[in-house]
Amino acid sequence: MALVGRKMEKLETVKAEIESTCSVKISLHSCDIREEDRVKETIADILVAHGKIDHLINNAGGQFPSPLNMISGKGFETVVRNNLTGGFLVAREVFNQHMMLQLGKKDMSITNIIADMWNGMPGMGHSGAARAGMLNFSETAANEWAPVRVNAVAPGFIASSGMDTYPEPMKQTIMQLDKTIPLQRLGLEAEVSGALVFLCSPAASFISGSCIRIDGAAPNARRIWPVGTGKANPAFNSFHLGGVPEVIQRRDAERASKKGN
Ligand SMILES: CCCCCCC/C=C/C(=O)SCCNC(=O)CCNC(=O)[C@H](O)C(C)(C)COP(=O)(O)OP(=O)(O)OC[C@H]1O[C@@H](n2cnc3c(N)ncnc32)[C@H](O)[C@@H]1OP(=O)(O)O
Ligand SMILES: NC(=O)C1=CN([C@@H]2O[C@H](COP(=O)(O)OP(=O)(O)OC[C@H]3O[C@@H](n4cnc5c(N)ncnc54)[C@H](OP(=O)(O)O)[C@@H]3O)[C@@H](O)[C@H]2O)C=CC1
Repeated sequence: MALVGRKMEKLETVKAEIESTCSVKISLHSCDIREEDRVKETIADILVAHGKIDHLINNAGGQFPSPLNMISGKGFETVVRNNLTGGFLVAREVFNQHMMLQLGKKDMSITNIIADMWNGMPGMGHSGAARAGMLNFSETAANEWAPVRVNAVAPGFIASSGMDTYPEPMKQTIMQLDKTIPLQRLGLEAEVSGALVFLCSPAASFISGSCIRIDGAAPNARRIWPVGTGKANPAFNSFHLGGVPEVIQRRDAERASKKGN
């Protein structure tokens, strides 16, 4: 397993967590996916360390919240590079440096993480545009790079540590998000990982060019119908080392205190 991100200390933490659970060879690589030369070197380093890349999860991404009219050209470009160009560069290098030479010999896949950007992504329009682009890139690559399977996974609102990176006004919105979702709760990181493991497995060997939504039916909510019944289904919480984001702990504490009053 090769873990890639900009900050080595984050990667060290994840490595230690994985090693506390199972025995697997793990290499760590500091790389900003927006830097083309660094991406080329990183993929080459991974191939030296492991000799192959059977499955790529293109997960790196993120954005800053802003209404469209306040985003500068540089800011828009930064987010597009983080969520579209960077993922393309990584996928292209994995394909060119390894997968292209192994076509037909084994099952290989690329999965691109996008987002719930259907019908637009208000407050994060730069990211919505980039994620929509990533979906279209995945569809093209599924054709051009077959039999490598190329798919997208579109998480909706997932209770991840990433949520704690947002400023206070956005946190206020995050604390109300569960009410806008038919399943009446946020998703868990393990529920995204479940789909990723499936897509990397032989059970998904005829799935390519697809997008799996993991969003509790959020985009299906309609103004003419109440959202959900007030009841949530049980979550698949298989990450025993996973934590609850601070913003969600705060939400639950505030609700408990309101109930108590
Ligand atoms: C409605 C509720 C929705 C809830 C959220 C649910 C959906 C999504 C969830 C997630 O995605 S979770 C993941 C969360 N984590 C992140 O998003 C963090 C990732 N962010 C970053 O890595 C960085 O902020 C960045 C977006 C990649 C930018 O980093 P970088 O260091 O390359 O850029 P800077 O040099 O700081 O800035 C470049 C340029 O970009 C503009 N800009 C950057 N930050 C802001 C900001 N906060 N506000 C406005 N503009 C910003 C700006 O133009 C910068 O240029 P300069 O002005 O600094 O010259
Ligand atoms: N949580 C949610 O509700 C949703 C999340 N998503 C997307 O799912 C993915 C995972 O999200 P989540 O775990 O919540 O977010 P996090 O912010 O916790 O994780 C994002 C990861 O991407 C890495 N990363 C970001 N930019 C770069 C870059 N330029 N180069 C290399 N690595 C980078 C970060 O590491 P480092 O900082 O060390 O580089 C970090 O490990 C992201 O793409 C996110 O936007 C989509 C929809 C909803």
